[in-house]
Order: sequence, then C-alpha cells, then structure tokens
Amino acid sequence: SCQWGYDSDNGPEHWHKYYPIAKGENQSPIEINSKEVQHDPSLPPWFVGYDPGAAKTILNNGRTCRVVFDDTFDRSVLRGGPLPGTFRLRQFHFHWGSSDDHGSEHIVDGVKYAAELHMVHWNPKYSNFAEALKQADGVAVVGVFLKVGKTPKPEMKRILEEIDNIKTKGKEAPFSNFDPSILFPKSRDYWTYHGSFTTPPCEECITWILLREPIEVSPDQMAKLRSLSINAETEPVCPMVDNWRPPQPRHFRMVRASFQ
Ligand SMILES: NS(=O)(=O)c1cc(F)cc(F)c1
Ligand SMILES: [Zn+2]
Repeated sequence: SCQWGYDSDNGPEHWHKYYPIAKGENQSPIEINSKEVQHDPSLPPWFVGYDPGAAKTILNNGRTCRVVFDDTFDRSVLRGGPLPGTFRLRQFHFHWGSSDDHGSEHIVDGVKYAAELHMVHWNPKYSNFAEALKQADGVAVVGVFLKVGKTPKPEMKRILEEIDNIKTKGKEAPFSNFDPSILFPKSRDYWTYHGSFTTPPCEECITWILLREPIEVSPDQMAKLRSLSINAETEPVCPMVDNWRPPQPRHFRMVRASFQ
C-alpha cells in the first residue's frame, strides 16, 4: 500500500514505484556546489508578511513535526525573490538526522547540517494547494539549515515545548499566535532553483529559496526533535529520525545565488 517512509523497505529508493516522478529531472533535494552556482545580481530580495494569528495546530504525521496555518486567504504571505507575485504560507516542518553530523536534505559544499526547516507556500492564482502542486510555479519553499552549537535558539522553544503533546503519529495540538519569521537567520542571502517535494508525491512544483546562513540550535534542542516517534500511541516505539531524502541528480538545472 502507499505507506511510504524512510526505512529500507519503504524509503527513497522505493518511492518511484508509487510516484514515478521521483525519477524525474527536477527532483529535490540537490547538492549545492558554490563553484557551479551563478550569482544573479538581478535577483530581488524576498519578503514575508506573516500574521501570527494564522498559526493553527502542530501535528505529528508519522514522518515529521508540522505546524499548520490558515491559508484560506492572503493572511501570511511570501513575495519577491525569484517569485511571480505572493505565495500563501500553508505549513512548516523539519527534516533531521539520528545524530548532529547529518539530517539536512540539501547539502552545501559537502556540508550536511543537523536539520532543515521547510516553510511551504503556495500560489493563490490556483484554486487550492492540491491544484497548485500540479503546476511548475505552484509552490515556494523557504529552506533554513539548522546547525548545532552551544547556544539554544530561543525562538525554537515554543515548537519544542509542544513536542511532549505530539509524541506519536496522529497527535495534534493547538498552536496559536506564532510568527515563523522569528526562525529566520539575520542574512536574507539565498540560493534558488526549480525542484520538487522531497517527499512523495515528489511533484516538480517547487521554487526553492534556500537561505545561506544557518540558524543555530543546541544539542538538547536537537535531542528534543529526535524524541518524536513515527509510531501511533498503541504501537511499539520507533524514533522519528533520519526523515531526509538524499540528494537527487541536478541534471541541467542552474542554481542561482542572490549574493556574490
Ligand atoms: N519536504 S517539502 O518541503 O518538499 C514538502 C512540502 C509539502 F507541502 C508537502 C510535501 F509532501 C513535501
Ligand atoms: Zn520538507
């Protein structure tokens, strides 16, 4: 059946059987190699206008920890950068490893970060998210790398405090009054390229905006993420770790940088 995951029997090497686009030519993540990136001075800055009141719930869907927003109107939006018009924030989630030396999906000059935050937005010129993911310009994801250091990121506290209430698959808790832009690093420098969802359905609908500057989290904060389980409450405990897809072939895609 369609229960894809990250194990040897349902992981990234199997996804193409149910989602043939997983072997497409515009798949994500990819390796970013600074020497092959093209600096594009015409790339504008990107901007967000997030309404903290749009935050709704935090959920363990058995594959990641996801915070969901009200996207029924242009309430929390992303615009500028490589994007045509405004995109609506729908959710954000994370990918991480079983130890601090890996876990990110995109890899930069050989560097694997401990985790990667994805802020998912969709183009309201399409009637809904399901329609948008069928379009090449349907979705925009801002990716932020998480690097482990000594100082905890205070802005992560609220997310990690909720983890105790969503330990197992299917658990959901209210999550309100949160502006996710507090998670961004200082610099707005980014790489951008056209790619796909890094999980099934692997649709090639994403304009990626990957921030160059990682945010720093503490080892305890990473351990908290790793305390989530993929199993439901009534099933044997299986830690939610290594929920990342390895890099995919870049093929003929150009990665542009907003910075020199
Ligand atoms: N991991 S990802 O950001 O590419 C992503 C976003 C999304 F909205 C749905 C997915 F299945 C996967
Ligand atoms: Zn993701």
